[in-house]
Amino acid sequence: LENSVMQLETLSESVKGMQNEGFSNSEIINTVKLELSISRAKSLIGKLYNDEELTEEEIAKLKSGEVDDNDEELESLLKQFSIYTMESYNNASASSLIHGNVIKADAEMEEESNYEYKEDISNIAARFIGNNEDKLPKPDYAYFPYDLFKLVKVEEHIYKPLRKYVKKVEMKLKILNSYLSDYDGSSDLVTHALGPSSRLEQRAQAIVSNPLTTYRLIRRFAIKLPDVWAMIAEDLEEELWRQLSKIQMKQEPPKEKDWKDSIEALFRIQYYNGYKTKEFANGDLGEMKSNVKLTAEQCMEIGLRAVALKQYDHALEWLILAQNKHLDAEDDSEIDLKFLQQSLDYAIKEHNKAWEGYDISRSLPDPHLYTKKVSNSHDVDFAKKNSDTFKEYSKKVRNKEQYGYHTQYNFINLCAGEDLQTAKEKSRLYCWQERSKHPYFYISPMKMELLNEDPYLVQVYNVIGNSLIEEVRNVSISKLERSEVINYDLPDANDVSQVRTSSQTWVDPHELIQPQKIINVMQLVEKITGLHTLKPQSSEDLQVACYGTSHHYDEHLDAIQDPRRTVESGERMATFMFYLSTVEEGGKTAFPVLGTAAKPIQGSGVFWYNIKHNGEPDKRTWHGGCPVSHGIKWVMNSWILEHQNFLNRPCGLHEGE
Ligand SMILES: O=C(O)CCC(=O)C(=O)O
Ligand SMILES: [Fe+2]
Repeated sequence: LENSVMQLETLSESVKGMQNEGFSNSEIINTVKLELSISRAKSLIGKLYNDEELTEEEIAKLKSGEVDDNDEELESLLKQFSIYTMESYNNASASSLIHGNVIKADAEMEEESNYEYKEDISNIAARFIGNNEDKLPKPDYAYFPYDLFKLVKVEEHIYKPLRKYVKKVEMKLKILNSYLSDYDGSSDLVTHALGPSSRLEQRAQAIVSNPLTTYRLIRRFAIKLPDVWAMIAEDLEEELWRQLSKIQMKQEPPKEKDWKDSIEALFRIQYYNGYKTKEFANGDLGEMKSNVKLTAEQCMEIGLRAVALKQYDHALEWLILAQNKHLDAEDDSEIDLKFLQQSLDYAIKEHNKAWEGYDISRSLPDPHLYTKKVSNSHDVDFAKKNSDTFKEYSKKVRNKEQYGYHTQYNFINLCAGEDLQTAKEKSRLYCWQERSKHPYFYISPMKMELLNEDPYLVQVYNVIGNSLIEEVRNVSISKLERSEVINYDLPDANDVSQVRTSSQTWVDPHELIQPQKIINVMQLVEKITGLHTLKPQSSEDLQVACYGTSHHYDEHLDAIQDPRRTVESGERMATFMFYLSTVEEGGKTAFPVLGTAAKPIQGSGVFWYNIKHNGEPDKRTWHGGCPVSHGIKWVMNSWILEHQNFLNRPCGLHEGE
């Protein structure tokens, strides 16, 4: 027995060796058969039976013929290896397939496994296109960046077998072509010599009379065709399906709607950040050069989507870009040029129609129209967009006492990186190390930056540490829900809306492993602001929000302004908003009336009062979150409430203050 085990181990060693070389199971099995030869494998089993030290029971079995030294037994031995090697089956090198002998299929085994996988094919496919019967959770890809993480992981497993399959198909083609082109080559010569209308008999005569064509004829049968037969017999698709069937899809895959949303996300980012189409499509996200380039085909697809959405500036620019990219030698994507031209003509016509029909008495000019009619791509290159004029407008109209529609221009311009504060306003801003507000700060001063003097707006750095941030984010991820905005008509019903596309949740410190840490941070906030946050009813639960790319929060006031909701604890007197991540591009918190924006820097927080000294909402604190261009933005809001804090903030000297 020991001897047999040793030999089995040797066998298993060589199987492992082949596995490491990247051979597939069927290749390994066939090689084992060929190289060790069936008779040697049989003798292994034979030895097992003939060994003197076999137990009585085994001998009895042997005698009764229950275990027979036949091919079936050998098969099962080999199959054990196939189970053994199944797990780490990967990357069979295509060149190994050239040795036609190795891949000669074992008819019996193929049949058996064919049966298994064919049963599942429709199921497997359905799983990847989201039509299968087991109901998988349906994620909202447009709103939950962490659902996209799962897609990235699944795709990793889809890509590998497909890439391997393609390699093998290419190898298959190579072998088929190698045979076919040799045939074509010699038959061309014969046709050339005999003329195109020669009969088969004549051609045969010609081929056989020439030693070179004879050599080639024989060679094709002896050397080339065996490889061809082996290639045809090997069912590459079966192997592919088997690999794919192992992939677990834990959520429904994206559908057409998600794809459309992902294009709209591009438009939103582009619009808010003022990104030029050409640079954007070559990977530039503001200062961040991501190097991700879109193809002509993709630009065309995006342009067509813009036509459907009547965003004519985007439509024209993306379609023209598709045309230009198509001329680029590097771009080998497939596009229908005629259809592209027709779409462009159509978009120009529709733009001009919309331009003519636009009601200019409306307060906001359509940002997706040009200031003039356009007739070709040259015009588009030089035309000014309505949205370009927002910039000038924004600088002219900024008036601190007003809020309303014009703040939309300011908001967009602030998101796009404009600085709208006047030189006078800026001259009064500074950074400092806060040492005086509490004795604690003598030891550890706070880094502060004044963003606006009146109303007071300040950013505090290093107020919350990385390990706590990580814990808060981890606890929140699984609880995130689409953010809602307050519905003022129905005080108990909030709405999911396009105003706020982030997702959010509420965090109770006791959900954390170290609740004390967050209490310490809130004590720090109390010291900085001089307001209570930890006493009952002195602040709301902490609200955590997460923004994926393109997600934003339109301008709003944090003040609730609804006596039915504020009767008990008062208005949201102040906001302390922590940034739980640094955002590489976009995602600023913009204050359009103040003309400034705070940049999300992990660990910092922004503080302002939402109400005036007299208790009325301070509409100058109108603010919103700009769409994220690159990164994932996390914030945590602490809304500090009025009734527990009114003694901490003195009244003003004037009525409206
Ligand atoms: O995300 C931002 O920058 C602003 C968030 C905000 O204003 C809010 O949650 O009330
Ligand atoms: Fe807010």
